[in-house]
Amino acid sequence: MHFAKGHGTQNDFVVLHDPDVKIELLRPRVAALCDRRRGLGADGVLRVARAGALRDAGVLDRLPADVGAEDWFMDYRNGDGSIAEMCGNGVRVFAHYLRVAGLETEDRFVVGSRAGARPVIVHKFDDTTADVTVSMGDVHLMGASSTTLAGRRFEGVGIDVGNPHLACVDPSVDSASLRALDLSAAPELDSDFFTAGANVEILTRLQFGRVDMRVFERGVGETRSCGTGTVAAAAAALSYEGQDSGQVVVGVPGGEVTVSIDDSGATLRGPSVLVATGTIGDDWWRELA
Ligand SMILES: N[C@@H](CCC[C@H](N)C(=O)O)C(=O)O
Repeated sequence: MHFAKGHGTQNDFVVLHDPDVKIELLRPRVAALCDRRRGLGADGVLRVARAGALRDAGVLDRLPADVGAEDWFMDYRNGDGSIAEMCGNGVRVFAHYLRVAGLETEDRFVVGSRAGARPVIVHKFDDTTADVTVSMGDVHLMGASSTTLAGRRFEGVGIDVGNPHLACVDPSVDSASLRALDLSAAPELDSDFFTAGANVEILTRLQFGRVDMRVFERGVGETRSCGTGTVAAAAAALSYEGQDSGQVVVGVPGGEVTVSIDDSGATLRGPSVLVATGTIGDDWWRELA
């Protein structure tokens, strides 16, 4: 089985091109593949197929209303094998992979996700790097909630960007104290508010159009970046300042991205890096079932 490995601001993925949807992405297999000692190591897996093929194979019950059968579809799995609706960094890597593999010849096309269509613009790319903008759709602020993380309570706002987030702007946190937080243990969340769990972002207050953010991802743990999380962080940072639109550079441990939010929704612009290609052993994969 052929794979590619890539990352978007060091949020890393194994990419599996599976046009006929023959690969059984069983939870233990995905978890082993993403394990950094037992497997290749990654925060998640991106299966590349057409939306209609995934529906016909029963991976999707139905297509989101704005996704056509011929659209590409990012079948995203978290590192623990769970399915998530969307992955903002993953879409950039997915689009880059399609262009490098010659599967897509246009610079503007649609990537479907369980959260709906995510149109992309590939501004430039080569075999290794790309610069990609993703239309991230609507950003829904769901109201106040809080978490206990790193032994502290953080107040935040629930944000739905296709997947759930709790984005916590803490004016007492600066870049240095953010770096010092211990994010090794999972955050405690209000399970009545977040019935399906959530990704948690801790961020500095907006200053000169920039915030710094760290994230604990649902189904993964701390990652060096989370694209949907950067959109949630930008929305929370703007809202904290009484604004509902603007452009925010979001710094994460793995680099930085630019988020723009206005009445028509959010866009996320950032890099993609394709690191390697190779073959996964058939016997190893089969025995993980
Ligand atoms: N890293 C992703 C988000 C992946 C899904 C998330 N862990 C969830 O369960 O919602 C991103 O770049 O957006």
